[in-house]
Amino acid sequence: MELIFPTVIIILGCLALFLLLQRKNLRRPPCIRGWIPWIGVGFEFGKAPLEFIEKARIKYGPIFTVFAMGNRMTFVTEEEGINVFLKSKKVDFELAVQNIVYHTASIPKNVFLALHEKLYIMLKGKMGTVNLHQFTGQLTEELHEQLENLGTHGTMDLNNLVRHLLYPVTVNTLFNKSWFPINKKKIKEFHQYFQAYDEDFEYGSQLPECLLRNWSKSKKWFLELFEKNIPDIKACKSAKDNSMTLLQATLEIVETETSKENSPNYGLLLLWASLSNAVPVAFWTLAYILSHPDIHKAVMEGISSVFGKAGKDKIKVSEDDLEKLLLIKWCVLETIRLKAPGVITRRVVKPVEILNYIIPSGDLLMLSPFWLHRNPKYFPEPELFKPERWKKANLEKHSFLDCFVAFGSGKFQCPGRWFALLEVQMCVILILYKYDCSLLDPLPKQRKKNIWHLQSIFMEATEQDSISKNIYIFLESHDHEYISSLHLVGVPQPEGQCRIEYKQRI
Ligand code: HEM
Repeated sequence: MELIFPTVIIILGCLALFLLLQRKNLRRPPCIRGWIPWIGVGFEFGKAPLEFIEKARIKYGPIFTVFAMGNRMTFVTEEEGINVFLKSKKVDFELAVQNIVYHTASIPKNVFLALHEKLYIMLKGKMGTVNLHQFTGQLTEELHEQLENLGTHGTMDLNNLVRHLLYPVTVNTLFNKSWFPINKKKIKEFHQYFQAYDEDFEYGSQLPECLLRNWSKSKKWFLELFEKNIPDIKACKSAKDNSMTLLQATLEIVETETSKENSPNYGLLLLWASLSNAVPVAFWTLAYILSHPDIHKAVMEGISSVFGKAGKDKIKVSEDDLEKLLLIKWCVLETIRLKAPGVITRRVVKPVEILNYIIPSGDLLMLSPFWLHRNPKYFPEPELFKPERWKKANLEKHSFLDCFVAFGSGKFQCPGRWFALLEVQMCVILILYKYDCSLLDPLPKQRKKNIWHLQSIFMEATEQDSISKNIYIFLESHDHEYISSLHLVGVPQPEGQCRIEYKQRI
């Protein structure tokens, strides 16, 4: 009898708690959580995140939560949710990305939070539309210099060609002239390490570094490279007007506000931000233009009308010239629409109401530019490459089409967007002015991560710990599901090779 009374109390207490939680959960969006504690649906989601999001939207509606690897990620796919994502003060960019920055560049969270706003304002100013003209001269010169290396004709993988042009062009322009290696072996190393770092950036932002040996090696290689070169980078100011490059201005803020120790880490972060999206966008833009004969023809007519017949001259491309070549700008923007990042993210800092649901603080609010740009409500015939849809955008006033969010939005929208657009336009113009180009392969699909890749990461680590071993066994048992996983972070790379044949125009 003495035992029955406390037992009843406990049962009633649990019931009340259960009902309370149920009530609270009733107002939360549907949650896909799986049955494995902490991991949740991590494996299913990690295998094919973009497909997972789209299937979940079809099954659960415009807002749903995915529980994976200890994180609650609430996806918004329609107006009301998108507006909250873009405008609400109850969601925060810095708190959403501080973990990613910590894992990928080893920048302590307190340092990131202390410096972020100041750095952002500087980057936005230096690469803003008012200052963009300062880059046109150097970008043209650097592109001409790199194009010389291509000779008079050849056949090459287009992605490789674009990387060989834009890695040095971007680094010499934004970091420091002559920082990029000139020795063949060192250039090769730079390419290999950058691609390894970029390729697994997404895993690197989530998994412990000890599981990602190759990725970790690339990260260390760049940190050491920056550490060695930073004194030279700082010392070498512009001879013309003593102005600072983007990296120099970044280092000045980092070293004044914190310590020199953090400089290589910010160098690495800036390097990744400046190359990881703009370079594949240049590849896709050229590939789209060359695989659409009518658009290719119109682009070539435009180039000839502005620069005349091609010759050996090193033409200068001014901002006025770019205004006259609107079709090329539309092609770049249309490419970015189709190859937009898989997700952008914010942290919910105060409970927020969307479509009668309450999203609790602590959730990551997620928006997929990739899927939003494929919604026919906002972009009719979304799968088609239609540069002319950009006619409607007020580009003179620097605004994009409604619902175009490839550069993020709100207070911390990508500060490099105008520079990226400029660089890609100039790259396309100069290649097509100098060479007659044609693709020898069809337009490639975007690269898929596959389960084998994830599996190989864990296979490497199985000797080290038992958790990895279990994950490896799990992945092995799912090896028949050779499922694609379109990139979540950033612009996707092409799958396989896509060769271009080029011949100097005369
Ligand atoms: C087409 C090329 C590019 C795309 C699609 C792109 C896209 C993005 C996106 C989606 C974000 C996150 C914004 C948000 O969540 O609201 C971002 C941030 C950022 N981007 Fe870009 N980006 C591109 C090129 C560049 C370039 C060339 C730079 C040059 C340095 C750059 C520098 C940055 C930086 C520093 C941030 C972080 C801003 C912050 O911490 O507040 N991006 N970019």
